[in-house]
Amino acid sequence: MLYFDGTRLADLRWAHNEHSPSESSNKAATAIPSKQTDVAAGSSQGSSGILSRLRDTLLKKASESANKGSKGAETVTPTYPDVRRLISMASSQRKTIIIALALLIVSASVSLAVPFAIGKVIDFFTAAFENGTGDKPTLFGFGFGSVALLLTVIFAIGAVAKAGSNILLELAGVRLIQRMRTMAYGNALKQEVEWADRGAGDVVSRLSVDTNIVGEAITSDIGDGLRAGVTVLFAGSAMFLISTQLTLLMMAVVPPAAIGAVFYGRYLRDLTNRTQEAVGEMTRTAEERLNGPAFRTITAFNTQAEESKRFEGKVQSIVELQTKEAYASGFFYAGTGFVGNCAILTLLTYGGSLVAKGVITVGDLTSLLMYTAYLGGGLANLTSFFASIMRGIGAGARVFGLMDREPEAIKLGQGIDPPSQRDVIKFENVKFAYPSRPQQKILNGVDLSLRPGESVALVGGSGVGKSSVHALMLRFYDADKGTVSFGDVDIKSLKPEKLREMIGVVTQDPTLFDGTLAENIAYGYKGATREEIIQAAKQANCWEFISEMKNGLDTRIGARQLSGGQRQRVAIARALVRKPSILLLDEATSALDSASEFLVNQAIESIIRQGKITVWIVAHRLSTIKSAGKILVLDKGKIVESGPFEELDQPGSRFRSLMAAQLEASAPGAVEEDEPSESDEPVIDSEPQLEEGSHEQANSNARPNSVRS
Ligand SMILES: Nc1ncnc2c1ncn2[C@@H]1O[C@H](COP(=O)(O)OP(=O)(O)OP(=O)(O)O)[C@@H](O)[C@H]1O
Repeated sequence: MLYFDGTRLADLRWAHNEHSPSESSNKAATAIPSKQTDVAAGSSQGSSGILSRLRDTLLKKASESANKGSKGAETVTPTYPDVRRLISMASSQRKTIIIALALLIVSASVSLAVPFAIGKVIDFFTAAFENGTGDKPTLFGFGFGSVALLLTVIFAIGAVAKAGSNILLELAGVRLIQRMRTMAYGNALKQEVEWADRGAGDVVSRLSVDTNIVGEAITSDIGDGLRAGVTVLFAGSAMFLISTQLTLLMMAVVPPAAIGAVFYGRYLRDLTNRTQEAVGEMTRTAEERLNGPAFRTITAFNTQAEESKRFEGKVQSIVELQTKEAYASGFFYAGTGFVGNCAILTLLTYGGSLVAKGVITVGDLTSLLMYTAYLGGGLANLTSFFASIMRGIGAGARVFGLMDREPEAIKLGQGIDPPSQRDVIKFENVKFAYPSRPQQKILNGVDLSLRPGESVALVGGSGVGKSSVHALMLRFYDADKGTVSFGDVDIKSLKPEKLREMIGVVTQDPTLFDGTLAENIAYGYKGATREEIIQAAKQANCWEFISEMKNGLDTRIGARQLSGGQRQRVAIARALVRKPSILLLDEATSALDSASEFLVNQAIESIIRQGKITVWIVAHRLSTIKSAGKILVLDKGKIVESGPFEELDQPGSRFRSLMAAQLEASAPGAVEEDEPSESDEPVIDSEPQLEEGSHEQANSNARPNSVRS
């Protein structure tokens, strides 16, 4: 579709031109107004005043539309340096683009010669008809056969040039898009964790939609713009040359239609933008609901009908907007078409009288009509070109914002290597609040110390900050006050990636990627040998089930094609294969059934017994906690108790109150049958799906961890 100030103009045509001066390039993703430059000939936007006004509005609109759909994400305003950046981006494909543009000028020139040639051919046949004497008329001194042959050769050259320019521009665009995507994705992965927490959804749209828009803007759109410019210049000059009188008459009719087009165009553009937003809403809902865990929640809670209704609501709002758009565009295009046809009629009437007086020939009038169509199409395409370029600048600002973003806090590659692989870990008066919720103090003066090879269990109520302690150790965040040190070196002065290399992490709901079991175990440890992978699998107690599978380690697994216990053990193998100095287990057993828990605990205990790795466990289960040499109790942001199990398991201790139910259940004489079995328990997702806005409620419902022995 052709867009005027962001609005569809496909039907803003007074006459149809077979030799479109501009080609269709509808590649932008859905929900973004795409652009087809199939000629809208003879349209009425021909005024440079309108164009300059449009440019200003569009720069503003480019910023607005660029920031659309970036709910909750960083907003980016396009600036002129972004334009320079666009140009420098395109310069990597300089050669291809220059050749393509040269070919484009050749093909446009050939197309523009068509009306002239047609006019001459008509005059030739008119002369032959009027003559009727058998004298052979000539065209430029040649016989018709020779001229026809020459024209065929010229048209063939035009076709080859057109194919060449289209292919080269398309290729340059594809390469640019690929380059931008790779660079932006690479930089996105280097950002701090907090940034991803805030805006990952927006990043995806920058990588997919915005890169597409930018790639198009600096290749096909530039091509279309150049073609339109050449068309306007050439067709305008040709018209004046053929008949100044008729051309001036034509120019008088254009402005009123152009004004109407501007108003209707704006209305349609607003509708299009609102439709885009509504489509974005619908897509977000579908994406959110159709992912694995959400889909399971919907199925388990039988909410398919409700979900369908919710989706229907989103679809309905799109239908309402599109209905308005259908009416508006219907009347708009019919109106402009009517005005256009009247203008053509005027031109024909006056032009016909000039032909009758012998001022111009029939061929001249035909050429003039065709050039009028070309000129209109060229002007419409120029406005569309400005709109696309402005949209490209807006999208470019968002892509470059992602490509150039420096992590606010923790930067990879900065700092020194850890002086040793095994050393004491210390937290000294550590205070911490999440940057997104600075008023909610999570840690309020944590002091602790872990010797190399020591095993520690961190316990505390739900939401007290246990995982946050691990997050600080991994340098996902930096402490607000106090220091976290490794071997007396503040971890802030270590290279984050080197620190993380020493740490193996297992979370409650580990992420496995689509790939083989071997690839999943070796993830993040380049060059792991088959033996190392098998060794880690054995250590993590998962070798048995892997070896029972038909393809063993080469079995392909999706994100959720293993049981919870199997996933957990594969994750432990993944953490162990890199031979870490520190193993962080974050509630690695809390979602498991007794049999899996037993296997995972066995694996953990054997790692602890070997004493080679510092094992730091965040756990709820007594069985896991007991395996640690030391227990730390976190409460109200501080370590309130610390010591071995026997020392803390005393009447009145915070530890005992936290573990009361589990301690009772495990006490001698506790009735075995009372223990909750897997089948007695209600189904609880390991990763519950919270409705938007329900997080706070979920947090306020936080209570000390429920106990399961
Ligand atoms: N990325 C985050 N941004 C803002 N607040 C967060 C973030 N992650 C956790 N919190 C909040 O920080 C507090 C501590 O969370 P944390 O996950 O460390 O608790 P926890 O002790 O591990 O809880 P649980 O035992 O339930 O897993 C909670 O109130 C939680 O809502």
